[in-house]
Amino acid sequence: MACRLAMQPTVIFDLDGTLVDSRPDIRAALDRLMDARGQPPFTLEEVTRFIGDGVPMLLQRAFAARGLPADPTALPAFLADYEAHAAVQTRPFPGIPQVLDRLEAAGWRMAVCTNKPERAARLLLEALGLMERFAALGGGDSFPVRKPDPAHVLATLQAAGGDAARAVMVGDHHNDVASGTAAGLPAIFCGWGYGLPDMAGSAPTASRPDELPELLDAALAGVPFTSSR
Ligand SMILES: O=C(O)COP(=O)(O)O
Ligand SMILES: [Mg+2]
Repeated sequence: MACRLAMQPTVIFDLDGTLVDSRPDIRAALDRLMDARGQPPFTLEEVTRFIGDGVPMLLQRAFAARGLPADPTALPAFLADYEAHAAVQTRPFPGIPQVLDRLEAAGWRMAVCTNKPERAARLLLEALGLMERFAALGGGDSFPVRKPDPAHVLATLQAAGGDAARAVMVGDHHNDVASGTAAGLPAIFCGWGYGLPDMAGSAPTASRPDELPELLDAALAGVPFTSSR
């Protein structure tokens, strides 16, 4: 058994825009923050463009969009509100729970590497009943660096007990493709997420979650994926 475990492949998932559609609750917390400053709400499209580089950058982009100066009280206020409401409307993308079942049954070790702060990510995954599926959670503040730094991916992989020679990064943002590739892992881009299609770069794109098992097997084998669907 020890031999099989040593050979177990690992899939490292991004969270926002990959496993879950978190935009409604991020938008709601952001709008409450803005409302407290007399500012109008954001559209879902605006919020989508703010997400991907962690909460400090989300707030920086939102404040810049409203012409507001930086406010050091905004980060703790946003996080306290968001952590309390992270799973009000946020749900896994359709097909994700089934794909996690399939990957688990196929012997994949699974981890999450997200730029969302670790506490908020853990609360969300626990509220959705998903946390126990993952061997590790590397949040945007878990390590000294975060995506696109490959050390975030590698530290998450190490925390999961995974092997870099048999691991694949899966995400919806160029930060995921860039960090995975720089870590020496194959990367798969998720076309259902928040990223624009050109963020895939040279990574194969999964257009639906149920394409992931086949793409992951191909990535491990070093085989380029050609979709006929
Ligand atoms: O918090 C963010 O900005 C994005 O988080 P993600 O890395 O899970 O997509
Ligand atoms: Mg993402």
